Amino acid sequence: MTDSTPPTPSPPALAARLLVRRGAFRLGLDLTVAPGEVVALLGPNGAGKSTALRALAGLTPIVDGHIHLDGTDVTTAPVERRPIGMVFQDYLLFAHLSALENVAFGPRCQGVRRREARARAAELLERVGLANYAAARPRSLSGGQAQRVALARALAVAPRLLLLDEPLAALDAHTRVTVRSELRRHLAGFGGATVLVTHDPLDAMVLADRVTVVEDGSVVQDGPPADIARWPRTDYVARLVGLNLYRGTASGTHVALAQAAVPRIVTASAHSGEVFVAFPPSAVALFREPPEGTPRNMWPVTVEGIDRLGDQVRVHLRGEVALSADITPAGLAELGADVGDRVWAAVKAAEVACYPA
Ligand SMILES: Nc1ncnc2c1ncn2[C@@H]1O[C@H](COP(=O)(O)OP(=O)(O)OP(=O)(O)O)[C@@H](O)[C@H]1O
Repeated sequence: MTDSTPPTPSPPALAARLLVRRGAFRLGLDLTVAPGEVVALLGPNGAGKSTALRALAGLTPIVDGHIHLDGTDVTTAPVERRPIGMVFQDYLLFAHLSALENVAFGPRCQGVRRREARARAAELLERVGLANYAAARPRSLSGGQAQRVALARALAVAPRLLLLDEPLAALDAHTRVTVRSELRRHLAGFGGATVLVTHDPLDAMVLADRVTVVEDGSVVQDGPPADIARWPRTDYVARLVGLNLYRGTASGTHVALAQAAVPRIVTASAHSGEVFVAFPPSAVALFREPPEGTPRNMWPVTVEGIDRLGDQVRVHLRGEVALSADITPAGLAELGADVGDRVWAAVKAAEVACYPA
């Protein structure tokens, strides 16, 4: 007889409900991370991301909730008894210890014999490409090297949960690119749960399997990076991923906007009910006079600001709708518009994404 019972999904490596108070600030967060999964907590300054990490590590008490790791309740376990590795923003390496001793420190605290702890540390340093720096003191390491020692130190305790607090924030832009892709590779080889905190959307998009957006102590959006980038649900996320975002009520291919006096936005596909509409600044064309021809979304707007953005120019516009347009410097010269001028902004219906709110 064949067993027709569907396979039981593997239990999450991390299942947590965190309720934390810090002064007037309140954090309420549900977090579930599968084995091998990397979740990025993305959010503006003060959103509560670091507070969430500290609560998971046991460094900040939770007033209610639970933390389960591989099915074991560690809610009240002391910091040193949690199977957790942590990389802090500024790494917090022990200045008086060598790179090897820094990495061996955790296993030693867990009672691993000195020789074995050092062997494990040497192996981890080799894995992060620092075999030749075992004897180096932290102050003689570059930012990228220190970051790798910090990662090796976090992995040395064989954690089931890896916590990374802004792991790339201390690095210069050039080093960041290399270290980011190395980190991605190391995280891919880690079998436990990883939670990383960042306010850089690129870190989140590159490093995470799933992005949890936190604003003002709550989750406002959660999903794969591509979905977050394509279908933002808050102004913060829309700005991060560079989309113009509006909320409104759809009826067929027309969406009446909630926050604007503008009659409607026309979309290519039909919808009904509460929706978001979003389009990239590159989809916005600007004209001095209303153009003839194809039916599209068109609004009179005032130029509020002009920024250089790579080889493009981003034009900030305000009017019945607020929006940004990316055009070429030549396009701007042709438009002949400056801050304070009135222009027409046009967006083709086919360029407007529409999705349920
Ligand atoms: N020790 C503290 N006492 C009281 N309030 C605190 C304390 N530490 C942080 N807070 C408050 O908790 C809130 C969340 O801070 P937290 O550092 O977790 O945010 P964050 O999302 O990590 O931001 P950042 O990116 O700036 O680190 C903030 O409003 C902050 O003012």
